[in-house]
Amino acid sequence: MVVIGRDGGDRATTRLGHYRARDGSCGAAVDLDVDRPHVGLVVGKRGSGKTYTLGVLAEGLLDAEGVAPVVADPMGAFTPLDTADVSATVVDPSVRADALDPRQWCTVLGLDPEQGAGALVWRAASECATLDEMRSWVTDADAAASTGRAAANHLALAASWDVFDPAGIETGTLCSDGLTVLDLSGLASRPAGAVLAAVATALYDARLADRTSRLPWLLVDEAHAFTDGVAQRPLRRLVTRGRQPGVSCVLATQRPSAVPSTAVSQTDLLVAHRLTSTADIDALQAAQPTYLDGDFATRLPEATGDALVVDDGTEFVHHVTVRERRTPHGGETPRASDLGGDRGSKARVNGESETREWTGN
Ligand SMILES: Nc1ncnc2c1ncn2[C@@H]1O[C@H](COP(=O)(O)OP(=O)(O)OP(=O)(O)O)[C@@H](O)[C@H]1O
Repeated sequence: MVVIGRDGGDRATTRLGHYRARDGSCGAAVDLDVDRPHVGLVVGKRGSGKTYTLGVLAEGLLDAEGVAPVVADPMGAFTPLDTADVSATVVDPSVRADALDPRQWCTVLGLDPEQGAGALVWRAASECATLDEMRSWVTDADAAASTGRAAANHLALAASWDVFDPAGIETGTLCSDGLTVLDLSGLASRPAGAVLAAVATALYDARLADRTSRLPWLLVDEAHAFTDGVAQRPLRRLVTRGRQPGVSCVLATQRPSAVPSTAVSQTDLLVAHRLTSTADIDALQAAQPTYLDGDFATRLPEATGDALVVDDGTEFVHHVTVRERRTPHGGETPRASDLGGDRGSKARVNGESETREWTGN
């Protein structure tokens, strides 16, 4: 058995899959190190198996000791875990208003902190712990009426997102031994970014302040959705400095060219599924060390679930078929044919193709 992510030792690992031989047959088992913190990047075009691979990793972390796995799930692909026979909790995400710092409040509301409404929101966020308090503070502030109105309108918008709550998700919940799934699927990009920013910060701070002995793993699906909003800085801090206090971060994206090159270059585990866009292949190649040579594009896999895994720790490249999941995968793209039996559907009868017309009866 080969362990990706470390050079020797017999500490905690999880099964990633098997080597893929040139003829497509299954080779030796391949495990991933889950003992030490890592920065991972899972890339691939649509339907190539990224979310599935993230699910395989989440299953492995559920079995590992001493870790606290959290998944940011913008597509609801992990919500079926709620009813699976595993220790996973799907949470409707809510965070405390003071989990965002004043700068993040201005970013998430699209305000310039140096001027007018932005400066007022900055001060409100510095003074208050809850969104209600911020709104009252702005109402009572000694500011020009138009500035006060603009700030109040922006905070009313934030309140309408319904993600800020004084009883927001606790660090203790995030750092439990079970899998915490943040179901971001009903949220627009700004509130989803606010939740992810708060969670990424909470995990980092919890380790820095010794508030948890577990090592958190933050898995972010559809990570390109978060690379230019309020979550950008907290995620960048995790990928650049998270390993030191013991926080792992794994980003999955179909658009590696949209992920900042610092994130790609900090990756110590790159899992590359099928990719066809030249921009995406170039982005990976530009940020990866020399052992990712000019053949990179030709070495990428073709089949769903197959991956080229680049291990920066050992400087090895592995051709892997990711194992099948034990828990349900919710990332399947719906097909019109799933609506079998509905109007206009075609059925094959005695070898003939018959169109059932919708008659309204
Ligand atoms: N390792 C695997 N073993 C078996 N089936 C797999 C594997 N990986 C992916 N699949 C199948 O391929 C489908 C697509 O995978 P997945 O949802 O992970 O794609 P994706 O790359 O995340 O797509 P998108 O970008 O649209 O989110 C899955 O629903 C599953 O049926």
